[in-house]
Amino acid sequence: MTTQHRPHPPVVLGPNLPETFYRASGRLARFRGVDLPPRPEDWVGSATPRFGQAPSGLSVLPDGRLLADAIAAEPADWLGPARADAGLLVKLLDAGQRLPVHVHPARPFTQSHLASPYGKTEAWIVLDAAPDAFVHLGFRRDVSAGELARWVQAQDVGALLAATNRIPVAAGDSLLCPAGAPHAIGPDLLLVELQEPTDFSVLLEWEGFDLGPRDATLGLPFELAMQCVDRRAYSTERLAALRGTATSLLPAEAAEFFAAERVAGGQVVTGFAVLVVTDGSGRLTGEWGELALSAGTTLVIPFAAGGCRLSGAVSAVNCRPA
Ligand SMILES: O=P(O)(O)OC[C@H]1O[C@@H](O)[C@@H](O)[C@@H](O)[C@@H]1O
Repeated sequence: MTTQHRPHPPVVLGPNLPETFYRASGRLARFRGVDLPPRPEDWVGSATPRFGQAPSGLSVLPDGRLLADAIAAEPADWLGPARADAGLLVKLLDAGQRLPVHVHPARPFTQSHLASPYGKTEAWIVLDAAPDAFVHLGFRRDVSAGELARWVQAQDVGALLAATNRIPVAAGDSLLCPAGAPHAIGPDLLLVELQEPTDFSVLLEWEGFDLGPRDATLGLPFELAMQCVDRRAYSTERLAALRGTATSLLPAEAAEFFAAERVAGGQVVTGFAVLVVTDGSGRLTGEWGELALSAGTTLVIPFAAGGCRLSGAVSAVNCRPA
């Protein structure tokens, strides 16, 4: 391959802002450094449509093709020889209000009831947050099926929230949200979010949002949908084990689903990945040529781009499938 022949350079992505039901805080536009419609989610390098609403959610490449179609046309060049699909969905999520308490199903449930090999375990890497920002994650105590059903049917959000762990978060924190765990993000924070490549949500809360009970259960009967909720207590130890550490951005439990690492000038990234530049500016260089990077830039890197070297005073989060 010569530097004139550029078959598979990384692709810089524009914002991909599907409509959704909650407010943005403005942090996404500030991070991107551009004026944006006031939407809270940017689906980055997405080959995953919104549930029941394709093509919404799917990333469009600068040449007008859907990333999903480009991957389908040249899977080995995009994904490498060992992968059949992208295996990952990355979002920038800018919560301007607290999201409703909801749950994403785990693989055994999606395989049995939603015809999908993937569930939706996800991870949150906090880029920016108000001083008092928080998330809710997991129940504080074991909750019975009857109790949960009563809270959801009565939309007793006070009881639901009171039964969950409220966790303060700050920029630099990262946290795994296992499929099954009831959770609510925000308000007033900006995340890089890694997820299994689906859009399956079971809503435990809808009141006050432009949503209703029909949006809550993925088209499944209520009792069945509630079975995807992990009603067991998330202890202090369990929550601590879901946090990133000084040496690893995500905890060990994430490895089955996806990987994320902080990278900086001087490091080389290889393989299919979604790169979110978080700080500074610099360059990305490979056999295909060179690209300028600055905070807020997002890219999808095909496997066939080969080793890509970051240079300059730049930091990024490199997101990869498992
Ligand atoms: O970050 P999570 O927990 O997936 O919450 C945000 C998600 O909310 C869900 O109910 C859906 O609308 C998804 O499309 C959205 O991305």
